[in-house]
Amino acid sequence: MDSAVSVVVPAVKVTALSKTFGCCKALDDVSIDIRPGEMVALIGASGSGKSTLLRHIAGLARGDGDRGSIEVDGRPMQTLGRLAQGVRKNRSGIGFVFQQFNLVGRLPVFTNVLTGSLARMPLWRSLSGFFPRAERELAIEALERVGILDKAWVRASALSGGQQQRAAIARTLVQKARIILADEPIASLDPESSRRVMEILARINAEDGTTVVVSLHQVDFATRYCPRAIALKTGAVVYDGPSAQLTPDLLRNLYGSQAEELTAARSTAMSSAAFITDPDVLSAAIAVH
Ligand SMILES: Nc1ncnc2c1ncn2[C@@H]1O[C@H](COP(=O)(O)OP(=O)(O)OP(=O)(O)O)[C@@H](O)[C@H]1O
Repeated sequence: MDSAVSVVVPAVKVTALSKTFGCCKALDDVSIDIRPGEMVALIGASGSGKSTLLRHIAGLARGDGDRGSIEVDGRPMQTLGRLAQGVRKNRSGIGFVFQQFNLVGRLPVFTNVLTGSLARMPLWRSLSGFFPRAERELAIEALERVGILDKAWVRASALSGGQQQRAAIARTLVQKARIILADEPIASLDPESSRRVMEILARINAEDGTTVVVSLHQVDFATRYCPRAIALKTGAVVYDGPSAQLTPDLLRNLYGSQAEELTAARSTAMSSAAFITDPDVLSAAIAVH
């Protein structure tokens, strides 16, 4: 036996995490380990706990206090319902992609993408609104990678839903996120835009080794782009393994009568946008121009 076997620190380690809202358990004793560089789909019916789990991993919500912990890159995010010291700093390595993009609609795409660097900057610098040349170059590079460099100076609100989502992903590149948590990033996109967004996430995962955890309603996208799937049902993990081995029985158990519909590409195309109004982010971003 090789005594020099190196121990891989999980990118995400969730141990015995539960979350109760009033009378209902949104998360029920969840334990998962995600290795660095994995691309994992989080699947399950509406209300099964996918968003709640992602928000906990990102340090945006606290679990029940009796047991449970979360570590990201080996650093504690929360233990027994308390956020760890330094959670803000740890959060800077986590890029969060939302279903509704969370861009500042009246600002140019470039500025929105540039705000990704705020997470890495000391507070004084972010308030000064000064973005060094290197950060601007990074933003240009990120826009090029997601294929919307030609939209750099267009107002974010003028982009299609798919383009806005690509801008949101570019922002995580500027953030230099080691982990991307994407919460239903394609739920409001048409099939072609969904495919492009998933391909971009898969490319970032493959080329940069970025760990990607993406919650998805569409099982066919999960199996196509994510080698591993974790399935939640009423807050509990009911499957954790290769997405290629998700069986029709399991999918029926997860989604009931919706199962077949969710494995076929959806045809509904709609896009909408919700915008952040955080005054600090806004003023810093506005000051660039
Ligand atoms: N802030 C909250 N207050 C009360 N209950 C909540 C809150 N957030 C989530 N829940 C409940 O927790 C459960 C899990 O919700 P969650 O949004 O995580 O599910 P989901 O799998 O992401 O659903 P969807 O696919 O519809 O987004 C649901 O029963 C939901 O109603």
